[in-house]
Amino acid sequence: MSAHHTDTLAPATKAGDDDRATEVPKLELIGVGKEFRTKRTTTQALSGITLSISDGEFVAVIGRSGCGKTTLLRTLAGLLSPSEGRILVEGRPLWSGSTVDSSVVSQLGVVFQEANLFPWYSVADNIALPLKLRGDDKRYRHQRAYELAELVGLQGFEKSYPRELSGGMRQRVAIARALSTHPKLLLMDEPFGALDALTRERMNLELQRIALAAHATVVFVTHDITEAVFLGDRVVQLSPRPGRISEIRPITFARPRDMDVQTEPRFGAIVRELRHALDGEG
Ligand SMILES: Nc1ncnc2c1ncn2[C@@H]1O[C@H](COP(=O)(O)OP(=O)(O)OP(=O)(O)O)[C@@H](O)[C@H]1O
Repeated sequence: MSAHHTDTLAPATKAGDDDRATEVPKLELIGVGKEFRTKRTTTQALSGITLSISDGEFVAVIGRSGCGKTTLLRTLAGLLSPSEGRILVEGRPLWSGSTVDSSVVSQLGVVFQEANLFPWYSVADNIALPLKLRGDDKRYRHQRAYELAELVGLQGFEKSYPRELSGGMRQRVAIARALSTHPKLLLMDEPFGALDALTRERMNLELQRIALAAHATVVFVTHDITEAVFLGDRVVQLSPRPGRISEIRPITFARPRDMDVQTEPRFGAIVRELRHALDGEG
């Protein structure tokens, strides 16, 4: 997660501005739009999304239901082609027209609301699956799976099967699997949406720890404003129809944050302001 909290919308270009002037953003979106066309209707799900995310930054995306959060994440994940605009991962275009560059996609890690584990694979084999698919040898896969199981707090469960795990533990496996290839970018769509409130809090703490340890750059979609403010270096708010960025809020609480930060008046004020802004968007 970044030490600096820039809310620059465009890439830094001013020479001599500071170090960021020459730093290639980890992820850059330039005028990204997405239109869904069916025989009956056309939905402009996203419009003019411009955002630059730097190395190690944690960006939380919030917005009302239907404002395009999932569409944005799926577009970043290489699953949905944008109708307009450009997406660059470390300066390399993810899409050329409606064709995705699979070598760029292979540098992304994605976690959805459902862990989507293979029930007949052990925890270690689930974690190492992306490595198997790209042909890494068994010894490396084993070593990396055990290393990641430890990182996500699942040491001792490497040989267990998904059915033997709780929902929170399964999500940890999904996070470990997404990190297995050392992705440049971790994309998460409501990863804790199906968990109970206490487990979700614990997972927020864990995710912060994991992201710091892995120096991960993260785009994290959530409905939950408190979760977004707790986790984010910046909170990006989308407004609906079409989904546009309506606000980018830097969150500067020191890291690592613990749950007590949520009792700080400044934390409560930010959550209230963001909630108020979202309510105003009807
Ligand atoms: N495959 C699709 N075909 C047509 N329209 C779609 C498709 N996927 C999404 N949409 C439309 O695009 C808009 C944005 O949907 P999206 O799922 O991205 O919103 P969201 O913010 O993730 O919502 P939620 O918080 O409820 O999950 C909605 O109006 C939705 O109906």
